[in-house]
Amino acid sequence: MTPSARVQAAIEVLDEVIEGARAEGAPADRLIAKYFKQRRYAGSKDRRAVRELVYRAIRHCGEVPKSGRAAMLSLAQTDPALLALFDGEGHGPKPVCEGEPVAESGVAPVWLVERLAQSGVEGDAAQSMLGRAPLDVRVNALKADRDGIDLPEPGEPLAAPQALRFPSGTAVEQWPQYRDGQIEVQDHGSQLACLAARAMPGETVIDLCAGAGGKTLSLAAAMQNEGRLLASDTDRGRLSKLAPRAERAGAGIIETLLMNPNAELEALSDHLGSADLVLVDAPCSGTGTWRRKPEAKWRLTPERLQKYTEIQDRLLDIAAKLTKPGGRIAFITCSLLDAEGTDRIAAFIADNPTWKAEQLELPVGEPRGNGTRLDPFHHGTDGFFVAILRSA
Ligand SMILES: C[S@@+](CC[C@H](N)C(=O)[O-])C[C@H]1O[C@@H](n2cnc3c(N)ncnc32)[C@H](O)[C@@H]1O
Repeated sequence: MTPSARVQAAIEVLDEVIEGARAEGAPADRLIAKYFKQRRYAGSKDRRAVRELVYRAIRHCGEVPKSGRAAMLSLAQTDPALLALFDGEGHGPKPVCEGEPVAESGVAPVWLVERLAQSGVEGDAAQSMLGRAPLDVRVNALKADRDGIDLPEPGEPLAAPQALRFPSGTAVEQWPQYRDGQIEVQDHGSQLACLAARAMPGETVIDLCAGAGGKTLSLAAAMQNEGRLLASDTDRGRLSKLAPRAERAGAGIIETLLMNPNAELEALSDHLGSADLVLVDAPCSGTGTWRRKPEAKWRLTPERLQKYTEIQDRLLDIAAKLTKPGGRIAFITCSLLDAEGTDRIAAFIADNPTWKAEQLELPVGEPRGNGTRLDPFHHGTDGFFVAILRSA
């Protein structure tokens, strides 16, 4: 592909990303993969270049652009070499017409920038939500130890006890230590959130929103494979990925439970009042993960945000019913919005005055209301809110 044909391809992918954001369709990485599946003539350099252009444009534009071309033109205003490729040659984009729409640059749609600012995230801190994430790994303490493990490349040790950082794109999945389950890919923030939960050997732990088990595996390691660890979720596809991962990691204490949405307590009826710890890694807007999925900023609307907060409240109520007296809930969202963090904890405590939020002792993070927050700018992690609640 010529450089200008790559620009046109990126414009076409962006059209689909914009449509996907409006209609809650597929995320950008899947749309890029689909685009190239239908264009086998594109080589790996073409794919890389188009992907890079797509993500640069998404990061660059604030409001949802009217079209892929408007998004790319906005990026081209900052890059004369890119603008020069709008030359109408071959398969390249048509030349720029006077007065044609150009998307606004910015971190995110205005309403969301305001909600972030109200949550104490603005300026460089907001901008760094759209930076590039490194690749963090957790050494699986069930099979290895950070000090003793011999990896093909040395990683940078981080504050979480088993965390190592590698440059973004390091192909750790090809390493024998990955295939043997000695290491797992897990963002440092996610590792710290699990650390805050302080799961212990012999405990009964429920990971209520386990998904594909990123945090479940971390909990199993903290529990040294002793105790009970129930991993539940309402998404069959995600939960089905957990068993092979657990097998690889040697995490034998994990049981999985698929629940019907809105009938979670029926599925969990045998576990009421049983848990020392319930981890609620709640579904959320994902504002803390924009480094990996920047198009998520275009998918969120005030109405969708409201829906997330409602389900977070409901999951906290369910978690309270599962916890034994004196037990605890670890509430986690990968969001920097107070609406999905400290506000949820405040609302829960207002309705459940026998529960108290505990101070977290984490090596990294900043207090935010009733919990602790991690963010890309100050802590180099994905954005997370974590709170620990204990019942009387
Ligand atoms: C943030 S993700 C969990 C990520 C996972 N804990 C990990 O570390 O990889 C939130 C999960 O909540 C699940 N979920 C959505 N609604 C739910 C519900 N009503 N009950 C339990 N899980 C739910 C989603 O399917 C999704 O897997």
